[in-house]
Amino acid sequence: GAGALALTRHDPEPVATSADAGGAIPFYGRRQAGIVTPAQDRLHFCAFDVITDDRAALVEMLQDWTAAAARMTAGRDAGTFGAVGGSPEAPPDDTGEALGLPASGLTLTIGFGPTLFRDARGRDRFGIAARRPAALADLPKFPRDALEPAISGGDIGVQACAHDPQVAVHAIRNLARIGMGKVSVRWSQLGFGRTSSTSRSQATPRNLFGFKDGTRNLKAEDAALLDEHLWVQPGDGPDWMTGGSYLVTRKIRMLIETWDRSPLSEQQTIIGRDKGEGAPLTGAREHDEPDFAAQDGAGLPVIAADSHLRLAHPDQNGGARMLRRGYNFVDGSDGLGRLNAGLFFMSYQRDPHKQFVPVQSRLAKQDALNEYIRHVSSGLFACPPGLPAADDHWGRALFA
Ligand SMILES: C=CC1=C(C)c2cc3[nH]c(cc4nc(cc5[nH]c(cc1n2)c(C)c5CCC(=O)O)C(CCC(=O)O)=C4C)c(C)c3C=C
Ligand SMILES: [Fe+2]
Repeated sequence: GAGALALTRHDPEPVATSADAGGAIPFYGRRQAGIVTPAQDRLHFCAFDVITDDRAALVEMLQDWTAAAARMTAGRDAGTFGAVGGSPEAPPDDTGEALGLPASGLTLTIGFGPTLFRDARGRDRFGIAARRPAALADLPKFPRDALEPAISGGDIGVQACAHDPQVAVHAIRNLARIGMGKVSVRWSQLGFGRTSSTSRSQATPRNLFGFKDGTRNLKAEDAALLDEHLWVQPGDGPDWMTGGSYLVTRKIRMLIETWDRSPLSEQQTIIGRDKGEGAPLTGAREHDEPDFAAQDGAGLPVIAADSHLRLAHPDQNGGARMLRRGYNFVDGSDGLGRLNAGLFFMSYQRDPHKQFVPVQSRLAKQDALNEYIRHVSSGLFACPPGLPAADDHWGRALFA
């Protein structure tokens, strides 16, 4: 709560960093933490289905979640009695596996999926269908999509990021426990190794193909670009989303063994950057601007027409940009001797239909990388602005 009181609408963007990997990131503020917060090392993302039709019960659960989230992000137990301080006759109000662990930079970011507003059977269960933003319209089906319904969609999404996986898992587990009878876990995903930098204070990490990823990401320090591309602006849609952002999740299986058998030069041609430095193939340093007009001796473009870099670049997509915040995943192996591994892609943007959709449409049709990847899950969530004060709660403006 102390952080809440310190942050007002006049505060600058919360480029909150924990002093060390154990530190706490303020839960309350103008924006939800976990979007421009420098990406932590670990992820547990969970999509919930709401299993009650009772609006008041759902709102009450969101209040309970908010209180627990504020406590856990401060490094405290989920409930007031804690894992071991309550009655021995009652289940503890915290599950205990984070006892003794610091806050670990935990952030909890909530988003509401299209099906919360109108379910698959067309029902407006909670009387909020008219409050659904146009930007939350379902994503189109893209060529090559191999989406599995059981691990796609969801009424509510919660992104837990932390520097300690036990802390992120503990947070989701306790929200699921608190929500019992009102929500059920639809699907969840663990991630390790961030694949993006969201702040200039961070070095660019690498994805499982071994390439630097996140070089040309939106960064927390670029306030004007964030207003243009990340944060929902007044007049964009319903007021309850002003100051928020839309999250797209895509679980992308990467065909690691096939990639590992392809020559270095081919890998670099596919991405459009060199593997060591991460420089565009027309440059020498990571942050050099790519020169898409440059040709080699044979008159061919140095950055290939079907390279990921060229196709995803804002110049090819009407200036569209997004804040990528994905994680590597390895879900063991697939029984056929291959790693079940890839990228849990997450992007935040002001309007997914003007940003993610055009970029992914182009990539799905032409990207040379497609031979090595499969999109197996998809999610879309409207993430409201932050809670400015401790008497506010998740969903209050939506359900007002
Ligand atoms: C629809 C959006 C995107 C998907 C899906 C996606 C998948 C994906 N990307 C990589 C690896 C890299 N991507 C890089 C850059 C990059 N990718 C996207 C969008 C999607 N990627 C954008 C918008 C950009 C930035 C383009 C630009 O502004 O220049 C890079 C290069 C480094 C970087 O700039 O971040 C790599 C490497 C994989 C492996 C993947 C699917 C598994
Ligand atoms: Fe990419």
